[in-house]
Amino acid sequence: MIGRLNHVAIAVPDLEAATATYRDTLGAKVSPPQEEPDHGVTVVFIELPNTKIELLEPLGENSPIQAFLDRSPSGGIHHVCYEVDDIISARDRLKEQGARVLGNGEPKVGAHGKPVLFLHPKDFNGTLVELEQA
Ligand SMILES: CC[C@H](C(=O)O)C(=O)SCCNC(=O)CCNC(=O)[C@H](O)C(C)(C)COP(=O)(O)OP(=O)(O)OC[C@H]1O[C@@H](n2cnc3c(N)ncnc32)[C@H](O)[C@@H]1OP(=O)(O)O
Ligand SMILES: [Co+2]
Repeated sequence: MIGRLNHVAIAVPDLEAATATYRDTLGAKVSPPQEEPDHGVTVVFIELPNTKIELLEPLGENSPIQAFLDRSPSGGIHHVCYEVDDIISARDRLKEQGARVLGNGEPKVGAHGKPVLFLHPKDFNGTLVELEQA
């Protein structure tokens, strides 16, 4: 079912500062910030030869990553995103197997304009998993 690793996401308290670290200290090319109000985050992407790094900071009052940052104020690895060929059949299969699909179970459009879903970290070895339609 899962295919390519689309990105590894790092939640940060200050997106501008984290962008400067990746750009100036690690010499990375960082995309301009993208506000995603439907997801409660602002994101940037760092294109690597073999995958992407997503840096994300809370946007608005009810960001789903605020509690994570309250627990880890300097930030940390937040989720991994795998690509799937068919996100609906992947979702249905996962639900049949008892995995918890977060939200209302319907995909939302993610930062790449593709449908995405999230799976509860407790069902996947303490790791929040995002699925993105390839
Ligand atoms: C623009 C879209 C973009 C893209 O790539 O396209 C994105 O990636 S958007 C990313 C932001 N959106 C989301 O993360 C949506 C899914 N996440 C959620 O719904 C919540 O973050 C949730 C439910 C996973 C956790 O929320 P919260 O921390 O408020 O819940 P709890 O305090 O009840 O935590 C439950 C339990 O899980 C542990 N936890 C929480 N977050 C993570 C995490 N990122 N990785 C691993 N574990 C996590 C938390 O510590 C609790 O564990 P416990 O042992 O019970 O204390
Ligand atoms: Co993501």
